[in-house]
Amino acid sequence: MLQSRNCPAYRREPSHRKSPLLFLFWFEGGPGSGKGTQCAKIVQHFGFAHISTGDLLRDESRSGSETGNMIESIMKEGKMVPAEVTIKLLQKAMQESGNDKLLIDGFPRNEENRAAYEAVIKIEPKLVLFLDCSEEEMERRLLNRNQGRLDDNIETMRKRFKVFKESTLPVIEYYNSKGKVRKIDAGKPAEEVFEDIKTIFTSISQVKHCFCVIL
Ligand SMILES: Nc1ncnc2c1ncn2[C@@H]1O[C@H](COP(=O)(O)OP(=O)(O)OP(=O)(O)O)[C@@H](O)[C@H]1O
Ligand SMILES: Nc1ccn([C@@H]2O[C@H](COP(=O)(O)O)[C@@H](O)[C@H]2O)c(=O)n1
Ligand SMILES: [Mg+2]
Repeated sequence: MLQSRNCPAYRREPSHRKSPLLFLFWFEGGPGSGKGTQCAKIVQHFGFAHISTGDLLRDESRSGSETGNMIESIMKEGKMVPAEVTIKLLQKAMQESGNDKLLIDGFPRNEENRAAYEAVIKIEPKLVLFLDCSEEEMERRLLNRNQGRLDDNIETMRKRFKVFKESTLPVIEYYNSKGKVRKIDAGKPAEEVFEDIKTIFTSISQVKHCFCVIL
C-alpha cells in the first residue's frame, strides 16, 4: 500500500513535486531555542530535508530586490514579513526539495502565516515539534551566537520574544488542540535535546511501514 496512487497525499501534493511527501514536520520554538541546531542533527541522522523560512527570507533579502530590502527592514525590527512573500518562497523550496521527508523550521509564525499555508499549500503537517525554552536561556544563546545576524542584538531580540508570545504561541496552541504538538524541553544541552527528539522520530518512522502515508 505504500505510495498507492489512491493515497490522499498524492491528491494533495503540489503539482511540481517529484516525489510524494511521506513526512512533513514543523519546527517551532522561540528565537534561540535551538531549531536550526536540532534540524541539522535530524537531517544528518534521519535524512530529512531542512527548510528554514528565516534562511529563505535572509537569502531573498541579500538579492538587493525591492522585496529583499523590505524583508531586511522588517527583520531588523523583529517583525513578521507579510505571509504572501514567505509562502511563495516556502512553496518553491518545498517543490524543489526532491525529498519525501521535510522539516519546516519557523513556520507558521502567526495566524496570517497559517491561513496562507492552508490556502496555498494545503498539506497538513504530521507533527509540530515545539522547542520549549526559557527567555533568559534564549537571550543568552542569541547574544553568543556570533553569526553576524542583524537581529541578534538585545533590542531586536526582545521584540522577537514579544512577537513569539503574542503571535506564535497561539498558533502552537491551535495545533495542540488538534493533538499535533510534541513539546520538548529545549533548555538542556543540545545532545540531550536531540535524544528526546530521536525518541519521537524513531517511533514515527516505524509507523511508515504500517500505513500508506501519514499526511
Ligand atoms: N541546547 C542548547 N544549549 C546551548 N546552546 C545551544 C543549544 N541549542 C542551540 N544552542 C546555541 O544557541 C544559538 C541559537 O541556536 P539556533 O540558531 O539553533 O536557534 P534557533 O531556534 O534556530 O534561533 P532563531 O529563531 O533565531 O533562528 C546557537 O549559537 C547554538 O549553537
Ligand atoms: N515565518 C517567518 C519566519 C521568519 N520571519 C522573519 O525572519 C526572522 C528570523 O527568523 P528565524 O526563523 O531565522 O528566527 C524573524 O524574526 C522574522 O522577521 C518571518 O517573518 N516569517
Ligand atoms: Mg534558526
